[in-house]
Formats: sequence, structure tokens, C-alpha cells
Amino acid sequence: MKKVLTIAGSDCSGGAGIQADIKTMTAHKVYAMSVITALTAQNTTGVYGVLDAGADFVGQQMDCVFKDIFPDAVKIGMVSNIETIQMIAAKLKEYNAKNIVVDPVMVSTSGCALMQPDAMDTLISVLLPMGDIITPNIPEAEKLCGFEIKNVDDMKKAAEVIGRNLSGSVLIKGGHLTETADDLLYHDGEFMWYRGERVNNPNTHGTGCTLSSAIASNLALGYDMKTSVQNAKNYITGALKDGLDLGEGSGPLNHCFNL
Ligand SMILES: Nc1ncnc2c1ncn2[C@@H]1O[C@H](COP(=O)(O)OP(=O)(O)OP(=O)(O)O)[C@@H](O)[C@H]1O
Ligand SMILES: Cc1ncc(CO)c(N)n1
Repeated sequence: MKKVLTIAGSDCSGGAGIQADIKTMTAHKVYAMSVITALTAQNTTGVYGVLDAGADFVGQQMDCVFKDIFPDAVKIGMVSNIETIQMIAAKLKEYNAKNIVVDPVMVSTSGCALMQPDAMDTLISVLLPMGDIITPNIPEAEKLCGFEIKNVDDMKKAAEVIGRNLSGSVLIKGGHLTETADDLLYHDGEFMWYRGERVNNPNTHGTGCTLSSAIASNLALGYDMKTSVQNAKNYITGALKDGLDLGEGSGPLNHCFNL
């Protein structure tokens, strides 16, 4: 059985973070492991509290995982402070981790920040370059490229600018921009569009976490980068289309729609 590790924050309401990651990995029939960077108190209406696990304890969890059950892929989500980011980067190097997917969870849309603002530079300079692929949404991509992204041409320019400083691939998610939900991959100097059917479902809590975990699961299963992104795109569209409707706000997806 292939093994995948998520390093991320817990979402007690089960739609995003560690919980979304484990459900996604399980739906892909890979063995899921989790290093928890922070607990969050959140639900479909917003984020109300964050309790950091602390860098040392994150490091200890990573030691336990890597020394015993070496993951075939690693997904990194919420990392709230500078010390934790540095610890994760050091441990990934120490253990020579493979197939690293970094979802830069930087811009909080509702309530408490998931990342301390002073940690952004460290995330950009230390962790993003370690990714085999990074998966910013439009507001995150704007922070990374330094200009506004208003259309698909801007998406291409941004992907190129962001990718210039990285050895890995860049997937800019169009969920916040395009009428159709098209994502753009910049991989080995080439652009590739993943055309998505826009699902008329306001329940999109955790789509980013779910997509990045699906990519990591596919990489662990041995698919190449382009195929992994396509398979993950098909999975997220299916999970949205299932039409689960829970909670007062933007609800979770049905991660198990295909089981
Ligand atoms: N209404 C929709 N219909 C179809 N696909 C969607 C829709 N909304 C988002 N997606 C897709 O979901 C994936 C995640 O994109 P999105 O831009 O929502 O990420 P995100 O903002 O990081 O997510 P999160 O809400 O977890 O922070 C992308 O593949 C995107 O195209
Ligand atoms: C723990 C966690 N990670 C990521 C996100 C972004 O969806 C969230 N809401 N919560």
C-alpha cells in the first residue's frame, strides 16, 4: 500500500485541513498519516481560534513518521509560524522526502489568520522551493507574483513569474476567477490548462486542501505530474458535484463520493 503524509492544521468541522486530507487519501486507497501543525476551532462559517502545536513537537511528529513508515508523498498545508516552517523544511531535507506538494495556505478568507503575517517571507523562501508542485489560489498567486490577476493571461504571466524561482511545478487554481473553474499548470517550462466544469455549489470549504491531497495521493500511486493533476481535478469536480450540503455557511465536499 502506498503511504502519504499530510503536514497541516486540524479543522474540527472536518471539511478542510488534516481531516479533508485523510478522507481524500483514504478515498484514493493510500495509507494516510498526519503531522498536525496547529489545532483550529472553525466551522463552515469561519475560523474562530488557532492553537499552535509548536515547532519542536512538529519536528518530533515528523521524526516518528519518517523513521518508521516512510511516505511515498508529502502534502503540506497550514503552517502558521516561522519556526514551524523552518523545522518542516529541515526535516524534509534530513529525510530526503519525495513527491512534495505545498499548498500555500496564506490568505484567510474568513476570520482568524491561518498563518502569522510575518511568516509569509519564510514560507516563500524556505518551503515553496522544496515543492515538486505548489498550488496557490488566485489571491495567493497574487502575493507570490506581486501583481493583480484579473484574467487568464494574467494567470499565465503569474505562473511564469512564480515558476522562475522554483525548480518544481506551479498550479494556479482558477476557482476564484474563471467562469468555468480552469486551473493552469506550469511544468517544465510548458503551460497546461485543466478545464473544469464549474459546479453550481456554494459548499466549497476545503477545496484547496482536497485538491493538493489528491495530487499527493496520485504522485504516491506513481502517476506523473500532469496525470496526477488531471486525476485530482476529476476527483475534486466529482466531490463538489455530489452536492453535499452541511452547516450554516460554505459547507464541505463529499470526499467519499466515489466509494
Ligand atoms: N464552483 C466550483 N466548481 C468546480 N470547481 C471548483 C469550484 N470552486 C473551486 N473549484 C476547483 O477546486 C479547486 C480548488 O480551487 P480553489 O481556488 O477553490 O482553492 P482554494 O481557494 O485554495 O480553496 P480553499 O477554499 O480550501 O481555500 C480547483 O481545482 C478549482 O478549480
Ligand atoms: C486547517 C485548515 N487548513 C486550511 C484551510 C483552508 O481551506 C482551512 N480552512 N483550515
